[in-house]
Amino acid sequence: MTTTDATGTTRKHTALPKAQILVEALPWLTRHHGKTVVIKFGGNAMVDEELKAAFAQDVVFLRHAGLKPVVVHGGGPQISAHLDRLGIPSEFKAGLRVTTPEAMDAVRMVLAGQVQRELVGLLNRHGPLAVGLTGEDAHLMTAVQTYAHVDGERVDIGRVGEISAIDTGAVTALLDDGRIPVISSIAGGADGVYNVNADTAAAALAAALGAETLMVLTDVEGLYADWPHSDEVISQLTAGELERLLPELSSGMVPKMQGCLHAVRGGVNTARVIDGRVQHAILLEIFTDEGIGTMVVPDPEPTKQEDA
Ligand SMILES: Nc1ncnc2c1ncn2[C@@H]1O[C@H](COP(=O)(O)OP(=O)(O)O)[C@@H](O)[C@H]1O
Ligand SMILES: CC(=O)N[C@@H](CCC(=O)OP(=O)(O)O)C(=O)O
Repeated sequence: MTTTDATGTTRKHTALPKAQILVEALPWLTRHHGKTVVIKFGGNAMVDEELKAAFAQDVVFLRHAGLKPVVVHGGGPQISAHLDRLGIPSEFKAGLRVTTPEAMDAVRMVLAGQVQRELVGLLNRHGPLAVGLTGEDAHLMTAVQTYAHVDGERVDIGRVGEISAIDTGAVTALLDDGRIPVISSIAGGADGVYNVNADTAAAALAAALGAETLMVLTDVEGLYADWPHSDEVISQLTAGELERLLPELSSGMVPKMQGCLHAVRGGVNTARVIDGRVQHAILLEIFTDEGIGTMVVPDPEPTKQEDA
């Protein structure tokens, strides 16, 4: 098509790049409309002010595009920095913090009183949307003590919990009201509060909510095939393939990938680990044809022949 303006200049119109981006998003908007997306924001992806602001924009964008985003946040580096100021050393076993009762107080204070407040504030710059909760609120997450498994041995790591029950009532009420729940990864237990790894909490919540997607933002491009020797990212793997890989994984990737497996086996369509250092990583992942990072998908249905 051509147009001629008042000066007699004729211009030929081609599809504008900006319009193309919007058009590319259309099938994804249709596919994800009304679906719940649980987004885990890791403490390592939270270090840069611009990134945090872009994260908030993305989450609010999802909400206005008709999705139901739920944020579960970590804050490992922020907890470690606070413990350091108190003169308490940080120690991890199999990716989990050794949590003394004294450290537990600090975990609760930093996650619920500092990190969560900051995220809620960033989201609410865009409107009255975000409401902060911890797993202790309205029995959202209940935990029992868990242990680390190091070289086949069970190690006591203090007040670290694994989730034993989830009551999604408070979260679904907020979602139905158009709000964005922002959840700190601590849980109530029969004998007090527990420190729950944020990846574990996000995955359990995604499964309990029947979410379509679990999206884990971190500080690497995705799951590296042969870390730390290579930076080749595994772009997609099935739950079964991940299960076979799990014993080889180390440090923070252990709870992250265990969580992805738990979510997909629990009915979540896809669990993705993406690079939170990339601005607008969430929008790129949800609304463009080129996914980034690592995607875990359910095992393929067995064929009739395999059934027999
Ligand atoms: N196979 C792997 N692929 C990618 N990262 C790995 C792998 N194994 C261990 N890691 C480590 O896991 C870290 C991510 O976990 P973690 O530090 O707990 O992040 P977050 O704060 O986002 O939860 C990476 O920065 C990397 O050092
Ligand atoms: C048991 C356990 O390890 N809990 C974590 C909770 C925070 C978290 O998971 O933060 P990231 O997502 O930033 O790693 C911790 O104390 O560091």
